[in-house]
Amino acid sequence: MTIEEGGHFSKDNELGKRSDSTFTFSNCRYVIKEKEILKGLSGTVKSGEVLAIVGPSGAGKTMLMNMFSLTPGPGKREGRVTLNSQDLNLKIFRSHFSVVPQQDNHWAYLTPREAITMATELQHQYSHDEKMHIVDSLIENMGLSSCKDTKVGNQFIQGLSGGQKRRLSLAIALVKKPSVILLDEPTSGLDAAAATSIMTFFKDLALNLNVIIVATIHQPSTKVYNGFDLAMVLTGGKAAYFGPAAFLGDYLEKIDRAIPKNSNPAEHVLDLVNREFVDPKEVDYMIESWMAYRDRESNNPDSYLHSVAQEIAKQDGDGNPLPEPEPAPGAVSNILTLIKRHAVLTFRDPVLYLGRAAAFLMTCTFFSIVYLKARDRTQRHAPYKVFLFMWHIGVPTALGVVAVIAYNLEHLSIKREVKQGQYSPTSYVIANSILQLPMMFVLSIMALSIGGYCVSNYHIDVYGQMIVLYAATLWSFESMAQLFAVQFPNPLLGMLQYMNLWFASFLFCGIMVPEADVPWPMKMFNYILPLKYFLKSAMHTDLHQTTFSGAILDAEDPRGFSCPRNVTLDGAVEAVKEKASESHNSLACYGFYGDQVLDSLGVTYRSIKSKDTYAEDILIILAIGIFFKIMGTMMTIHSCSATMSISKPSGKKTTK
Ligand SMILES: Nc1ncnc2c1ncn2[C@@H]1O[C@H](COP(=O)(O)OP(=O)(O)OP(=O)(O)O)[C@@H](O)[C@H]1O
Repeated sequence: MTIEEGGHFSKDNELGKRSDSTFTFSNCRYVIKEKEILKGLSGTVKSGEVLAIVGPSGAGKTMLMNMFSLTPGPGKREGRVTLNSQDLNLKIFRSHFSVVPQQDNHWAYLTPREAITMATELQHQYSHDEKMHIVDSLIENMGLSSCKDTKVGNQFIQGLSGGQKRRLSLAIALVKKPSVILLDEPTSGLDAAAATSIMTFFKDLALNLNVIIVATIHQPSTKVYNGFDLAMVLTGGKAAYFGPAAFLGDYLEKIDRAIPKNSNPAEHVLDLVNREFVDPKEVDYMIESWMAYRDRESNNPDSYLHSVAQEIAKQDGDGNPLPEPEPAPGAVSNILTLIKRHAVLTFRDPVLYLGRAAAFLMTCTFFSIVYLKARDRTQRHAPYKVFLFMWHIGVPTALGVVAVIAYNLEHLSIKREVKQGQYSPTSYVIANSILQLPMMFVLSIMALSIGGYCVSNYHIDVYGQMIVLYAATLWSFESMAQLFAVQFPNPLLGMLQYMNLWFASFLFCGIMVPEADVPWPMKMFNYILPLKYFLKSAMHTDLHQTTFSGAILDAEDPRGFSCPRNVTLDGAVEAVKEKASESHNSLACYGFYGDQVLDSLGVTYRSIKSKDTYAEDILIILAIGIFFKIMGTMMTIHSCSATMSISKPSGKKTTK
């Protein structure tokens, strides 16, 4: 993987310098089930500086980063993390911090220009010209000019290179004008040249925008290491060094562990603190030497560690006021921007709607062809109508399972954007709901128009009514999919949950087993799941006001109709041959009017009736959808706002 040349961050950028800030952390501890993961870490970084947290695998780099980004996790966190002496909380985080995660989780079907423009629209009230000015400046300074109109891409579609994606993440993080940028393994997945180039770029950026950069780095090369101002070496959750990166060599010399000639300082120190490769006593020596050195130098007014101790002491003071965040657009403006963005994605990304629309068209047409005979409204084929409707609603709602995975991935991006303070989760839920409703109609039209109305000869006079009923049912299942997409971080669990509920809905739709014969508490599923209400109303809507051949009105028959022998069950008037195979069919006499057929079918399938319950059924289907929507919304809001606070040190002994 390579990154584009020329991504040098210009001094004359249009992005504006941040006012001076100081990020300080002290006595940071993280305990999971009695296991101390971080053992009293402290340090401080000022505007314009880059701090690199280095350490072997399992040293605690990610845990420390999670603490700085208030990422929820197991266990308990303790210590002080402050920006200008103000304790870090979600409000301060959203206003002044940006995180660039290890995985570049972009909207794959947007171009960098679109992604940056929309991020700007979501966070600033700029005029069109101001906005374009900032967007152009970010594109230019991030070295994204050559790919600004290329779709970002993902594992399925070819798009930006790894380095370009990383720069785009950073460009989006900068839109907010943060004071602190947290970078999780920014060089992972990049080759040596790309890693060096991007770290030089971060250094320029920190200086020219006067921002604080804190990055975790697994194994920096010499060139990458030389780009850091400060370094913290971690091992087993303890510090083995914190201070100017350039001073590490001198320090190691002072403790008799001088860097061999032509060696990489980071590699050398990482070898010394890796318990897997050196004698644990050597690692203990490194930690103890550092503790002794730090305690001694903290009292030396000429030492850098003295200034660190002073900054830590200032955590209890007033500190510089934090810069006022720029005025953000209102909720309506954000909703409109989100609708615009998701409308674009809807038409470009096949996973959520387009793919399903095509699948619905094909599967419904397939079942219509299989049940081709059901297009004739005859006695013999009347029961086929029931099964055709079951397939026409059952298969598309089952395919709704793909929505679980699509919404799950979308939720990851939404969560990140909400946490970055781009917009509120409520704005997203509203925008998503507004866009979802028309899409349910589009899906319904795609599902029923060809298969149902062209092939299966559904009753065209009530096309509109049927589409509304179908769209309401799809929406109800869509709401279920959204709930299960956010309920479990793992999309497979959400998909399993969705399929369970879909099967329950199919089983308890009143066709497979009569409602009256289902024992409690399972009978409950007959009432709370939507397929029964759909089938009841769909059958009534399609059959009501139609007639069926093969039967005549007969005042003498208690049912009001009969099927004379000289009329075949297929409707043709001819003599019926008295053959054994047809004696069964001679029993199939459902009615002349659609309503009579409905009542006859209702003898076997109890929920089918000639009574019109359309309005009631739609309301129940919508109520079920609203229930799942509310649950999903609450879960989305909760999951987007979830943080893990840091409690003040308990005063218990901390290991340094
Ligand atoms: N849920 C957990 N319960 C107990 N220990 C955990 C849990 N999660 C992580 N740890 C431990 O915390 C320690 C620090 O993990 P962390 O992921 O921060 O390491 P790291 O320095 O980021 O490693 P790497 O560079 O490999 O990502 C590890 O020893 C890990 O096993």
